[in-house]
Amino acid sequence: MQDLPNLFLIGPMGAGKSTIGRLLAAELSRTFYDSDHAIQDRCGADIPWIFDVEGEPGFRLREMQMIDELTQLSSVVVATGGGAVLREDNRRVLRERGTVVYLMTTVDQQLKRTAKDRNRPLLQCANREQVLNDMFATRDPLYRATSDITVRTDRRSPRAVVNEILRRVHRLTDPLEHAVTLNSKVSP
Ligand SMILES: Nc1ncnc2c1ncn2[C@@H]1O[C@H](COP(=O)(O)OP(=O)(O)O)[C@@H](O)[C@H]1O
Ligand SMILES: O=C(O)C1=C[C@@H](OP(=O)(O)O)[C@@H](O)[C@H](O)C1
Ligand SMILES: [Mg+2]
Repeated sequence: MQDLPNLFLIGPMGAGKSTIGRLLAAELSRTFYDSDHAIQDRCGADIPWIFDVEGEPGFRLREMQMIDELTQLSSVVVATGGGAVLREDNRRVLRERGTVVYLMTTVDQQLKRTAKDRNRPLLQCANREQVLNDMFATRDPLYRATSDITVRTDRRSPRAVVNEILRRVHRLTDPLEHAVTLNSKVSP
């Protein structure tokens, strides 16, 4: 079986990128990076502080630099932040440097999964549902244009999502092997 390429997770807030990325990397014995955590570590400050002090443009600049760095590594799993696809530079390096997995979920699930969270500055408002719907309208076409595969994460445990990603990525990267496996199952 050939080596898998870098795996990059994209998708909206609460889709499970950070949770699933960690599990996926452990399953593959790979190093895991979460771009938000890496930004926080480098900056010595958390995401809300960066948004407060530098605004969203300041955060996006740091995010672009971090995604450029992380995507240059080899054999890694990287979870991005939900807004990473807003910049063409990010979309390009993600597409060119690995296999991109779009983790998708419903706005209902996003609301539940982020309800108690105080670390997502863009959701610290009264109209969270409207904000998430607007983001979906803007970002879903970008997630689709950037990704190689799409995997739904609602009504599935993180473990089941990891298995589905691995199945789909193997099929994508090694269609011949997949065909042989299938054939061997049906041959006498
Ligand atoms: N498949 C899933 N089913 C149920 N809850 C999940 C699932 N994936 C993630 N979660 C939960 O949703 C919340 C947000 O997940 P997170 O990984 O931080 O999402 P993201 O990084 O995409 O914003 C966490 O509390 C996590 O435990
Ligand atoms: O969607 C966004 O614009 C953001 C998503 C967050 O990451 P998660 O998608 O991991 O929550 C984080 O990067 C920041 O709060 C902005
Ligand atoms: Mg995350």
